[in-house]
Amino acid sequence: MTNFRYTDNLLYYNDLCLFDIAKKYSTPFYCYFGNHIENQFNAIKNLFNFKPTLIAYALKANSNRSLINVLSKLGAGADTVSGWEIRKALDSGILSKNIVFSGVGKSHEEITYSLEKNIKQINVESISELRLINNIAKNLGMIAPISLRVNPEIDVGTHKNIITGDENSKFGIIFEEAKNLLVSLNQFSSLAFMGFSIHIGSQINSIKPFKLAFSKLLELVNFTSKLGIEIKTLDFGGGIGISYNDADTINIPDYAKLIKDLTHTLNIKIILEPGRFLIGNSGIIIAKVQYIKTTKNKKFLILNTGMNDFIRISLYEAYHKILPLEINDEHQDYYDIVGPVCESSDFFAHNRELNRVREGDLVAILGTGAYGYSMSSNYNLRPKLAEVLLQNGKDVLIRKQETYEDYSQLEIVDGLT
Ligand SMILES: Cc1ncc(COP(=O)(O)O)c(C=O)c1O
Ligand SMILES: N[C@@H](CCCC[NH3+])C(=O)O
Repeated sequence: MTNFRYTDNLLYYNDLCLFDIAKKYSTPFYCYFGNHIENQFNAIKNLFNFKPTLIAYALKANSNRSLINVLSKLGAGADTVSGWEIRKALDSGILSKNIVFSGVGKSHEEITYSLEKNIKQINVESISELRLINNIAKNLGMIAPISLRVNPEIDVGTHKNIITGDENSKFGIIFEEAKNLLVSLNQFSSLAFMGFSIHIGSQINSIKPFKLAFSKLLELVNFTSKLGIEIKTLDFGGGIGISYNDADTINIPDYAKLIKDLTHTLNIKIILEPGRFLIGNSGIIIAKVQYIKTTKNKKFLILNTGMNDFIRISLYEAYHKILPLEINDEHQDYYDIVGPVCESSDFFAHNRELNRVREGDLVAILGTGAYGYSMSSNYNLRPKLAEVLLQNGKDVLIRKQETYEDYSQLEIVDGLT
């Protein structure tokens, strides 16, 4: 966030003039900062030097292959939630031994695929899933490495739509059930128990819920040790919040220390599954002010990007900074910043104070690197956006904008004749 500044009225990201970059591509487009992704990764890596640690990037945050490549080159693994994500991770240079597979609805095919690819572990989310994995592994003549994803049933304190570790959550196995499973683990002859995983939610801005959840997890670890069952991995999930608005968020050294203190007596490998932390503030959308429309109560900036390109604001009432790429007017004004999609929830900000802009001006929507492109859609038949990567002072197109032909080609028009 702090990397943005104005010089001579033009918006810069470090030394890169975004106005110059924008002139090279047609708007709207996603623009990512590769060096920021690297810095975020290294910030975690350097703090987790006290134990072997796998940083498994949560692919769902953004699965562009060039971005995954940035991380795989640094040794990142992947946290995946579908067979296709496993495939994408492998295609992007992530080693199968560094891939974990989470998710509540893994299919027979996906489990088979993950076993055939020899991934590190499947994070199991229910007893039915555990049975299915055992059966599939038996038929394949394999031993499936599994971790139990447990739900600590705590108050997580993030937006209600992105909580995954409270008592109403569909994710994970509650502790009582996990304990029962551990007692009867030897009935699953084709499973190798690796340990536990936990992921309590996303965009968590306080260390407190992590403290609570991880301490509870340690109780389960002690219970397991007393049964004489060895624990090889503890997967602490993702969820580290980032600052979208310059407010304080989690201090990463504190987060690392929490895990260090809790695990110092254990002989385990740590797994982390950050998504947003690595990539959220590494991306922006550059868009054009298509129209300015004044009504009785409001002044609307109608952008040429909408909720189909970036849905976080409509979905979670999320706050994202919006900055003009060029300041033409020192005066401020208040705008409702909206998109062209036919939904009233298609907005980026209400009553946002901004330097006065004109039709045709360009703006940057910040903090859109995570859960941006990966959650976009073709609603209103709008094509998905192009993506550009800026790294080491260069810019490169890493995905073309979709065309009408791209999304029409799968339709079968003569199906009923
Ligand atoms: C199992 C799992 N791991 C990791 C993540 C990544 O979360 P975040 O982007 O908040 O780090 C998610 C998403 O919430 C998830 O469901
Ligand atoms: N998609 C959400 C986070 C959920 C992550 C997946 N469990 C967001 O944009 O904040």
